[in-house]
Amino acid sequence: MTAGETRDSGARGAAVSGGYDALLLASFGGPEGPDEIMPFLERVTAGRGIPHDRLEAVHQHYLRMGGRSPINDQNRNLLAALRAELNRRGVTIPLVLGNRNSPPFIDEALRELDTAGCRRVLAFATSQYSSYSSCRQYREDLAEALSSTGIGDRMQVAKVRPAFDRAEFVQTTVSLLAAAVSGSEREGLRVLFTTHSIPLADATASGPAAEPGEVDLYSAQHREVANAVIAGVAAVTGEEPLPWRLVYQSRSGSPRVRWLEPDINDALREEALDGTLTAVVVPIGFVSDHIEVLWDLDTDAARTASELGINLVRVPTVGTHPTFVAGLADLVQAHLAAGRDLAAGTRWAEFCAAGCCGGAHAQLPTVPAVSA
Ligand SMILES: CC1=C(CCC(=O)O)c2cc3nc(cc4[nH]c(cc5[nH]c(cc1n2)c(C)c5CCC(=O)O)c(CCC(=O)O)c4C)C(CCC(=O)O)=C3C
Ligand SMILES: [Fe+2]
Repeated sequence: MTAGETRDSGARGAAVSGGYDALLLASFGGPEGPDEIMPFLERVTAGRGIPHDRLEAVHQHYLRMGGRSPINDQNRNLLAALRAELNRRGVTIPLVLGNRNSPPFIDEALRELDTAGCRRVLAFATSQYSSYSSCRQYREDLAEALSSTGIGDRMQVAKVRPAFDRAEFVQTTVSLLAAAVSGSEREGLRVLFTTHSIPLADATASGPAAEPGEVDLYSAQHREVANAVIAGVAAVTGEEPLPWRLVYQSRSGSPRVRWLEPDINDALREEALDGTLTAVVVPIGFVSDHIEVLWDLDTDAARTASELGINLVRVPTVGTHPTFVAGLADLVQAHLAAGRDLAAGTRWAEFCAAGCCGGAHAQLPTVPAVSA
C-alpha cells in the first residue's frame, strides 16, 4: 500500500495490522456555540437536497438544547479515557479527534500528527456500521485531507472497518440494557433498538443482507447487534429473551426520497395499539449521548410516548464505559503489534471491499480499510 493511495482499496488482501503510530478518532462534529450552528448545518447538508424548513427546524433544536452540542466533549472524554487505559498498559501514542463537519477538522488533526512525526495513522470512526454516511464518507474525507494538505506523500492512514460486532460494543450494551430492565415488570415491555435512518438507496448500496428477508447490510448489522445484545441480557438475567424490534430515527431529506422505516415515533404508535406499556429504547446506532439522542429520543420520542401513555426508558449509549474503553485499547494495541491479520478466520475477512457503500458516490478516492 503506498502512501496517499488514491485507488479504491479495501480490507480484501490488505487487512494487515502493525506499525501504526497514532490514532485518529473520526467523528461527525457538532456546534459548540450558537454562532457555529448554521455553518455546521450548511457543511452537513451541502449538495444533499435537505429542505430549508428542515434546516431551520434543526437550527431551533440546537438552540433549544443550549446552542451547543455535547458531541465534541464526549469524544474528547472518550480519548482521555482511552489515553489513560493505554498509558496504564505502557502505550503512549498520540490520540487526536478529527471531525467531518466542525472543528477540529480531519485535516487539522492530520497536520497535528504530521508535526508530531507520525507516519502510519489508524483511524477509528464513532460510527459502527456500513453505509456511505457511516463508513465510506469517512474514508473519502480522510483521503481528501491527505491530499489537500499534501501530507499524503509521507503519511498513510487506514480506517478500521465498521466495528459493530466487536465484543466491547456488544458487551457494554448488554450491561447497560440489563441494568435498565433489572427489577422491572416484563409484562407489556418491548425493547426498541434505534439507529439513524438513512436513504433506502444508501442502505441498499451498503451491501446485501446476511439473512433472508433483510434488504440491506446496514440494517442486517444492526439486527446482528440486537440479537447478540438480547441473548447476552438473557444470559445475564437468567430470564426469557426480551421481545424487540429495530426502529429508525433522525430522518431528514426530501419527503419524496425513501429512507429506512419505521420511524421511532410511528413505531411507538403501533406499540400503543399493541398494548406495550414500557418501551425500552436502546440507541445502538450511536456511541455517545449527543444531540440526535438528546433531541430525537429524549425530547421528541419521549413526548410521543407520553402522549400515548407509554413509559419510555432510554438506555445510555456506551460512552466512556470501562468495558468499551478497554476493548478499544485492545484494538489499538493489536494494530500496534506487527503484521497480524486481525480478520483471519472471521466472517468479516472481506470487509470494505473495493467500491463498498459507494452506490452513486463511488468515484472519489478513499483511504483503505483495515480489520478490527
Ligand atoms: C448514519 C448517520 C449517522 C451515524 C454515524 C456517525 O456518527 O457518523 C449520523 C450521525 C449524526 N448526525 C448528526 C447531525 C445531523 N445529521 C444530519 C443529516 C444526515 N445524517 C445522516 C446520517 C447519519 N448521521 C444523513 C444521511 C443525513 C442527511 C444528509 C446527508 O446525506 O449527509 C443533519 C442535517 C440536518 C437534518 O436534516 O437533520 C444533522 C444536523 C450528528 C451530530 C449530533 C450533535 O450535534 O450532537 C451525528 C453524530
Ligand atoms: Fe446525521
